[in-house]
Amino acid sequence: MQETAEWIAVDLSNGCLRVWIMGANGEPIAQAVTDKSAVIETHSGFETALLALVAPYLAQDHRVTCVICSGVAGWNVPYVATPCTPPQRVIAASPAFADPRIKLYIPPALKQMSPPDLMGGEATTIAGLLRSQPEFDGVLCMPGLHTKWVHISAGEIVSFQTSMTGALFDLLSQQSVLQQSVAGTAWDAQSFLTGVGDAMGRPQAIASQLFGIHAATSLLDMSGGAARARLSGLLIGLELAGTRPYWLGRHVAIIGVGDTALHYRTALAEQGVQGQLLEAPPLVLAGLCASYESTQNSAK
Ligand SMILES: O=C(O)C(=O)C[C@@H](O)[C@H](O)CO
Repeated sequence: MQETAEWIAVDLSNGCLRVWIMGANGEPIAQAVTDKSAVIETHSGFETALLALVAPYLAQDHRVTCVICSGVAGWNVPYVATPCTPPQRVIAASPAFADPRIKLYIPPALKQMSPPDLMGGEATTIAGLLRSQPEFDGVLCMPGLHTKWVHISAGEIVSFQTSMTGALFDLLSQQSVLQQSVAGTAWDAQSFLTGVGDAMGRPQAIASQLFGIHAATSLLDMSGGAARARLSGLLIGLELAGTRPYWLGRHVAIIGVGDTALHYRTALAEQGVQGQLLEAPPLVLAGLCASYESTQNSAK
């Protein structure tokens, strides 16, 4: 017989919905990820996608607690100001989940007033990191649609800076003249490094360097792999040019998944910074567990 969830951990980051079905012993009994076609950016789309993943594990006679690390557009999530420890105390998500079998909780988001910046679910990942490494002192690079650079000291998020690098890559590769140039999944490592160096050397020329990819594809037979890698390299190089105070001479941990995290490590290594790679999902789960414990403690 299918086991019922004790509670459900929900990660909604970078356009992807991942759930861990947690058993009574505090360990996951199952996990699942939505496929890319699911619409999760709206409240109703998110509800449909979440139910599709968790429905078999819901109880019929009581509400199952779901703890989610970041919200959907239109949710009413309060902000906590930095510097602060990553918030673990969660609140009931608003608007509430329509299905009566689920009670959804979310931690507050973070705000930095000067310069103005916002952080959502990454704070839960940071809580997870500090659970296993409470002494961590340094900088986190968290690649994504909105890459975060976060200064951590004495268990606190001291300051952070967001760069829309992943979002720019998606927009340019899907909705610009570069779409044809970068099609496919091939990758040319040298073109990536050259792109990083060109953007860092002349960040003011980025708009021209980007069009140059289209021109080189048309005139010089630049391959799709070289074009794709150069686009990524230019954008990551531009980001590194703008975040120098965060990484120069610092202990940097890169928290991410897959190739993107590796590309950041490669780009940083070229600048003489050996970034430590950490897998994001276990840290997100650890942070969600800390949030769930806070719901249990406040219920006592
Ligand atoms: O709270 C908001 O409004 C954000 O935009 C936060 C966002 O940057 C996430 O931290 C990562 O996508």
